[in-house]
Amino acid sequence: MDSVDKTLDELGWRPFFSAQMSELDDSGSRPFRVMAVHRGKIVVAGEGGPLDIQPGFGDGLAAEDHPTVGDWVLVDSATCQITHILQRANLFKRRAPGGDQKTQLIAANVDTLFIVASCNQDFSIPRLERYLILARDVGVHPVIVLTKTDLTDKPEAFAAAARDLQPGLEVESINGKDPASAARLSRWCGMGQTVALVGSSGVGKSTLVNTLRGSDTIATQAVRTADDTGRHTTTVREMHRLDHGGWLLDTPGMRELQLTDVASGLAAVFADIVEAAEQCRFSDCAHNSEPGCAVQMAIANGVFTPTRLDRWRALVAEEAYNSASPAERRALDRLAAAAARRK
Ligand SMILES: Nc1nc2c(ncn2[C@@H]2O[C@H](COP(=O)(O)OP(=O)(O)OP(=O)(O)O)[C@@H](O)[C@H]2O)c(=O)[nH]1
Ligand SMILES: [Zn+2]
Repeated sequence: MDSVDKTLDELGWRPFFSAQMSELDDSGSRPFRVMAVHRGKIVVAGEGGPLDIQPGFGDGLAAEDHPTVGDWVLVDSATCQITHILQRANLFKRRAPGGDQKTQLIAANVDTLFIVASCNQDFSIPRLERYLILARDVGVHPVIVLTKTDLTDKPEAFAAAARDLQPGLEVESINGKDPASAARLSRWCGMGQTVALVGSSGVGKSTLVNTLRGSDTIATQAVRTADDTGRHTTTVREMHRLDHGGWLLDTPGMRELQLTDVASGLAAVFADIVEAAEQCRFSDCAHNSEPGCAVQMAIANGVFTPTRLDRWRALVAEEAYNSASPAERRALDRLAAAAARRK
């Protein structure tokens, strides 16, 4: 791992974190950043070099009170134990696979989320939209990265479609195999900046990571073991140093995040529809053919398309399902089965 002796600034230290130090009044402790979480140890980096810390902080507390990769923690200089986790700028988490709905922390304090998609038949607006919802929900700055521009004559058409997703959305088109082209992303990868990436299989995430890491390519695909869903995932969770001085947080789970508990992200990405729906005459309007439906009115006025409304409905249903308890899910399953029988 690449956490040799680094200054706090190089590691991503910000006023947001230093301001918390004065409040905590813990003069015996110093800040370190969590670089890797292994089963038996947590590796942190800070002034004075990397340290290995025994896990155990947060035992008995809620999942969110455990340290995760990207966290800033205070470490007691005498005992070498974590004394605090500083409040996070943002946090990626998910429900663990399986029925018990336990929360798993994935990554903290990410500055930029690269949402990766390729300029070919795999390009899908609904898929990009899902990742965008996630980014807005977590409160991380999203950048759409379109790869494989070298394989199309019309890269601009893909970029235009992506830019249409939300006003002001940043979109960069690159050939992920070409360092000169991938350098378009360097302004988010500079000293002290932390990036993470999401995108479906085959879009070029590993290729891009290797290009951004330059000489320091991914340590031969880490160790692969089957997780409890039977799929293969890498077991290391760590921060990788990027050529331009930033950090890449590439953890298992980051790549296959589901839409769970993302109601605020959904509302942010579909603000146009949500705002229209608030103007409907009936508060329980289904936006079909009810009188006074402001959503149908907005469609008639060209504010958004019927397809966009359909996508929003599907995502709202999916998020409700993923966020439901097992009992609520069974009820939703029964409703869906009954609806299918009526068709
Ligand atoms: N021509 C071209 N090929 C690319 C580009 N980016 C990736 N590829 C190729 O696309 C294939 C898939 O790339 P990966 O980097 O493995 O994709 P991934 O997103 O990491 O896929 P998973 O590991 O399944 O999640 C590889 O054969 C890459 O060489 C690009 O910008 N241009
Ligand atoms: Zn309506």
